Amino acid sequence: MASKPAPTRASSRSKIAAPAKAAPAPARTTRTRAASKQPEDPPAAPAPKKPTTSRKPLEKRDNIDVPAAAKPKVKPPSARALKQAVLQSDREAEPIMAYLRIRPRLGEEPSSSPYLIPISDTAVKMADPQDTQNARPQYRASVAQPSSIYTFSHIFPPNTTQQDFFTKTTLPLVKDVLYGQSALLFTYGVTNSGKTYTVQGGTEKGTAGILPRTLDVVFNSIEGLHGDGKYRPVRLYGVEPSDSSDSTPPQLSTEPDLAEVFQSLDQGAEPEFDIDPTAIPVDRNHEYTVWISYAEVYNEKVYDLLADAKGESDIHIDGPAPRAGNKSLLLSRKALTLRPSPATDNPDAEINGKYISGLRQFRIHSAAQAKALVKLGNLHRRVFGTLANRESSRSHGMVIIKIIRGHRGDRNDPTALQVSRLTLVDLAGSERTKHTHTTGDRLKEAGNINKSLMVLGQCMEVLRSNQRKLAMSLAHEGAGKSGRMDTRDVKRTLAVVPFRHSKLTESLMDYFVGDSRAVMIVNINPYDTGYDENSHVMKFASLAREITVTPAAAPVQKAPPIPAPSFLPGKLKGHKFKEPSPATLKGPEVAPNPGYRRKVTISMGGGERGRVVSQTTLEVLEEDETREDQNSDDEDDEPENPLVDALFDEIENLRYQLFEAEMRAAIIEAETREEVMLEMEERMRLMEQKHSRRLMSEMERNEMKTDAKIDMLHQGGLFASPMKTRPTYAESYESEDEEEDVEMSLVECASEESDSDDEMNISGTMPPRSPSPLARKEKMLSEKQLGKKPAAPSTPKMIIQKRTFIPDPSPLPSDGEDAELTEVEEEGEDEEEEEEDEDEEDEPMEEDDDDDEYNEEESEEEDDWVPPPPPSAKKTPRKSEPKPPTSTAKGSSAVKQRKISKAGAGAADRSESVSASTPMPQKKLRKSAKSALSDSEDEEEEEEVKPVAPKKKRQLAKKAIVTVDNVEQVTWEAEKLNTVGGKTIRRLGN
Ligand SMILES: Nc1ncnc2c1ncn2[C@@H]1O[C@H](COP(=O)(O)OP(=O)(O)OP(=O)(O)O)[C@@H](O)[C@H]1O
Repeated sequence: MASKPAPTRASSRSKIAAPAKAAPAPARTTRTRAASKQPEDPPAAPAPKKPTTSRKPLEKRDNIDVPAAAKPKVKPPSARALKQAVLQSDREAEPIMAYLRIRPRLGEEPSSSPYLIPISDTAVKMADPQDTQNARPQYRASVAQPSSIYTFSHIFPPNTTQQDFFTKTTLPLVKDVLYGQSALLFTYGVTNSGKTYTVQGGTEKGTAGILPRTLDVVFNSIEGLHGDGKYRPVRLYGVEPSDSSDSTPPQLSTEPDLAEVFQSLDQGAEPEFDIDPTAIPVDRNHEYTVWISYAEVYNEKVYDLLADAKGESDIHIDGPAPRAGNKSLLLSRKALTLRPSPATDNPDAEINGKYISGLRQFRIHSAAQAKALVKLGNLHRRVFGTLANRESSRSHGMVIIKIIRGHRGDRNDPTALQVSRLTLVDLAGSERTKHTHTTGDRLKEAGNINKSLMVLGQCMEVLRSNQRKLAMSLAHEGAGKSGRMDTRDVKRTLAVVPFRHSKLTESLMDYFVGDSRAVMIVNINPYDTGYDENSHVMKFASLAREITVTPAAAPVQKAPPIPAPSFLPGKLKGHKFKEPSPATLKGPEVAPNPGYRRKVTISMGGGERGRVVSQTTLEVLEEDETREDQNSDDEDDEPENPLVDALFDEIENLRYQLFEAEMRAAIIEAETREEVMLEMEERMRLMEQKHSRRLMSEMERNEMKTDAKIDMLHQGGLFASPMKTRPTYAESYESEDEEEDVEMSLVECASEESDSDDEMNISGTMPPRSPSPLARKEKMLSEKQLGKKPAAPSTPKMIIQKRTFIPDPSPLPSDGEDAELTEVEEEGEDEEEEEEDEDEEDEPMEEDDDDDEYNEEESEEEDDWVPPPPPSAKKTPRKSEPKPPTSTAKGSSAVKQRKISKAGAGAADRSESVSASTPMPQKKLRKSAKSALSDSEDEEEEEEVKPVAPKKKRQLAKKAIVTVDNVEQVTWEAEKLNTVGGKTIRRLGN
């Protein structure tokens, strides 16, 4: 071993997990022999020749770009080809297994449809619920793909039992560990997705998680094969003689208050019934000792959860005094250091992983004992605050189970000890800080959780890219500059995997670069609204599946000789590797570490026990690892060239900054998308409101316009009805002389009325309608004009009505309608102006209307204009007793009735206004009629553009006309009754 060059940091960083096994290496013989003892294991592949680790100056490295002309023209292989090449490059390499576990819906959760649909045992489709529920998918806030298919090694649906899940995912790893091979299992997912449930399990029968089941299976399998425990595992692969402290369980605090806290948090004994009966057949030529340790990575520090809790009551350093009724305790713990595993422990490894220095480990004899320790670790995790908030685990919990396997036949064989590890990691929730709305300490926690998970992702990405590069170089070996491509040169160009950027990755690094198997469990809660977060988790899993690891048996150690008891100085050191002590360290004096203080409030009592609820505030003091430890870390790393080391650090730093910037950019992008979406939604809402307002005003305007036109048409006498056959009121007043005649006729009318009353009395029937005096006068005039003799006095007189002109009402203000409104107003003004003009120059205006069917009559009449009788009037000459107007409307429907009530009121008003208002001159009326006609022509023009609305308008107009006719009839009837009533009154008066 002394002849082997010591590894350097830089050289070890550039190594990767899947080296090419080019030539058999005699250095691996011990390991090969150990592996060959396992019948189930595949024959161990020849170990690679250890490459020399001499470092070249940076500028001479082959990561400088070769000119394009010198580069071999190779078509870039596809991702699938690359993956296969990676797998083929090393027969032992296998991808990380990724299993998906879908959490069932719990009772209290909303029953929204899940956005994750399994489409086979290995593939799942994820569809963004926003796309299915939201009518406007273009405004998605999500930055994730709307729909994607992800593949896994296996997918476990929500109804999967814990037993099934354990058997398919973890049992193979337990078998590996019993056969001397290390393995890693970690759960990844957002908060509340079931990670802790998967690892630790529930409280119901049959819900034990993979950790208690693992312990059960291990002890079931080694039943009767327990070793004597003379050695304990150290670091990653080393062994050293054990001592009595290894079997002494950690002490709970002797501080009474603290003991009370622990007691209150202790949930009682684990259910005894939930024991997995599975046993794996193991090589019975070996004996086994099992060790357990439990660590947590919290706020980028590693803590031992099985260390003795040191507590003091009512101690306040710089803090406020305790409040009455509340206890305050100070608990302290110290962060542990990660150190590189010495090359002497695993001489065949190209890269040495790191171990947690000072992490306590306990030898366990039964599964129950192990579970009790795990439970204590969980308790510490809660007391120290990372689980005090039951909503979420804020730390990464790591349970490390180590098994030392020694040959039974030759117990003193110095090459017969093998240490294998199984690490089960329950990662903290992977949600982003932005969504958890955390502040202060929680924000820091979340930041550190994100950081460690982000670095884990980075490590995987770099590993994948390195493995691809290497696979390509192997695929094209011999195609280099000089006709050869040296894989060793390619290895030098590989990127540094940033394991050191996070304590989590640093402590797990050995599993990715060493000879272990790795399993990733992706927990997902499809009922959660965090589609983006879960989508991120799925991408992470896809990435993990593209990384290969090289499972192989752990190195077999030479067991150190057991010293005589008299030489035991309390705690033995390994015979080859010495833990650095502060005394051996050089360097300046280090200032004492003040540590980090925070408060954890724990509620005690209450619930089923019925005790009074009290709160205890714990002040947790977390001391950093000492500088000496960090220095010793550097010492272990044996830096050779400080400049190169600094440059590597700089590269790592820059890489980290780049990732941070990318993370920030992603968050900003998501926020911006969200803002834009909200703004767009607001705008759409406003537009919607505006348009509906406009639509309403348009409808109202149209309605009023139609009414007004109908009025104008009536005024122009253009509709067929008894009323419209009558001459207009205005015509009767063309001269003062005529007015006198009218007065005369009124007198006559009075006498005739009395006659007609008599007639009615005689016949007993209703007399015919009696026209008003004005109508009679008008009739006389018209007959005079026609050269006829005035009609007999008994001829009924006409009722002359005049409606006031109702202009178009001003429409409601609406955006974009200004132009139209202006046009309407201008039209109104124009009409008035035209009317004025027309008073002065009537003829030219009238002559212009060529297509008006009344043009000829207009030109003739001028002064003697007689309104043309409507078609019905033409067919049936006016009788002396005109029939009451009959409703000729097609179908008197409910709509009509409604119109009557509405339009009737208007008509009545208009009738009343007849007497009050100034009569409209005949020309004006004609003009109004013409303008109404021209409007209808306009409408016909519009009809070409909008074929539906004008048609409807016409229908409405027809209905309205009919309605008005009805109203007129009612008015006529009322008037007649009034006349009869007046006569009766007069007669009575006489
Ligand atoms: N497969 C399952 N079957 C039934 N209940 C489950 C299942 N998975 C999870 N649960 C329940 O869902 C809840 C949340 O699970 P759990 O605490 O394991 O989530 P988590 O991912 O570990 O959250 P955190 O990251 O915050 O620790 C628990 O009440 C747990 O009992």
